[in-house]
Amino acid sequence: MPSSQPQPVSPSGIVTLPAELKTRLQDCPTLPSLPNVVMQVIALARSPDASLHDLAHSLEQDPALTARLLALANSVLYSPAKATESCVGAVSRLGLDATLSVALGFGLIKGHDRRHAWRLNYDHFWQRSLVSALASHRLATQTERRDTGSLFTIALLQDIGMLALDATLPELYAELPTQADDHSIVIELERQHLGCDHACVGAWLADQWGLPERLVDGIANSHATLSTCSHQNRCIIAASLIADAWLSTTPAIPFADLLPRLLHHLEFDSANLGNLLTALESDLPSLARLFEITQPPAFDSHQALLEAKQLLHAHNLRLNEALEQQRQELEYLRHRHELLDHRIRFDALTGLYNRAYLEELLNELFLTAKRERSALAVIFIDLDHFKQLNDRYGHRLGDEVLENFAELLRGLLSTQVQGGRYGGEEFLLILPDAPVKQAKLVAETMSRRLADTPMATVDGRTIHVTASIGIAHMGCNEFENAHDLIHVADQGMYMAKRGGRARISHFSPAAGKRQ
Ligand SMILES: Nc1nc2c(ncn2[C@@H]2O[C@H](COP(=O)(O)OP(=O)(O)OP(=O)(O)O)[C@@H](O)[C@H]2O)c(=O)[nH]1
Repeated sequence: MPSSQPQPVSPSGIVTLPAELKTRLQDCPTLPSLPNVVMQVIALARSPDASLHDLAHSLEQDPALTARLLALANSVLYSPAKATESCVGAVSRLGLDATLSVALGFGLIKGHDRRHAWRLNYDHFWQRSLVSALASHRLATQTERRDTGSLFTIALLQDIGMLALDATLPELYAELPTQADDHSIVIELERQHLGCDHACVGAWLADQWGLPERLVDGIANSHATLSTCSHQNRCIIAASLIADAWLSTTPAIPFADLLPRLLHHLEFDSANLGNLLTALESDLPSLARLFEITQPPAFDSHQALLEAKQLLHAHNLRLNEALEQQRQELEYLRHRHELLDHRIRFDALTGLYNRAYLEELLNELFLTAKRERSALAVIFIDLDHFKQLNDRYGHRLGDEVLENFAELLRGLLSTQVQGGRYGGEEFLLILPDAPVKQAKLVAETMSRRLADTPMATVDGRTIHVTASIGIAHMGCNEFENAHDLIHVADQGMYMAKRGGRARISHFSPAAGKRQ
């Protein structure tokens, strides 16, 4: 039946166990059992007609149990103004839940025959249960919950499934490391071997005993995590983690892990935890005596919390350093991305849009013009005799001319006139939704400015450049694609070259001639 998944509990509270395991548990003659008095108390607790007197009367049959109830009722946990001396007084002070807890806890500890204990460390087992129960009670009180009694009981009984499993499957816990501080190791081992964990087995056992449904449910869900558990179970789960840290050989480490989680899930800060641990230190000895459990090893909560906070601080520092490093890496990548993005769109020499981006842009504008049946014009500009310029004055001067021409072109750009360097000494302007008259006007303005503006100076002499310009215009959907539009503008530019350069030509493919 191996599976690492926890076995589900049905919404009605009936625990479903893997069939094979259930049979073995039912056949086990040494399962943990409860004395008759306790079984009577459970039955009374379930009965709506039973009074506290009935409960007290039942309990009085067991003088040792009655003595423990009186001790608890008169202990600091209940801060009594006046000591009570009768069982009914103790029961009414403790309430039903706490009475049930003592009866169950004491009945189980006293009734369980340790000769049936195989691999479990019973001292550690009951110490964990007791610290969890006390911590759960304190957490509930500090967070102003009203169900402190039942939380105490659930926390105390949450691991009874381990007793049942240890009695039924003697080899199961043999694989555990001797000092298994971490309860999750136990849970993982059980899930691997049984397909469920001891929370399910414990809930099943509690159900067999006839314990109230809220206790069965609480035990069944005691292995949820702080982030996934119900509000109801949060105190129990947090209390179990506190107990694990308390009993750990290196408590500062689990407490450092626990501090931020308590703050996040229960708004419980380190001062609250300090108070809780101090209260635990003072409550634990009397309660351990009450339940006849070996006193847990001495624990310096102040020192453990101090070390936990130091660990947490060091951990946060490391985290901040790692975060800062990640932020810098991200910044570097963002910068590189921007740079690459710029390179993809822009020409390195002139800073204008490059050919690839101009084609992409024209494509988009072409599709829009087609869809909306609007106009679109392309102006193709080629600087004249540029080779001569390079040959005569050098490549660097050629570059300077290209940069200055780009500056001149930039002066014409707007949302209505977009453009860039198409390649070499060729430039392109794109005019969305513009009539041909508008395109001609822009081309003429550019030519005039070019004639008026020297593009370089050599030995005090200014150098002027001219350009041959071709215009293509789509007015009524007559082009197939954007490339055809560039091709026609290019043809117009060649006609201008053939016509003697330094001129503008509007080539109409429909007429097949210059206009
Ligand atoms: N300095 C410089 N020259 C370039 C650059 N890109 C292309 N050229 C040069 O531009 C020149 C273009 O020459 P051609 O295609 O013969 O054109 P042209 O000399 O302008 O002659 P026409 O177009 O017929 O007027 C070539 O010599 C290219 O090397 C550049 O980035 N910088």
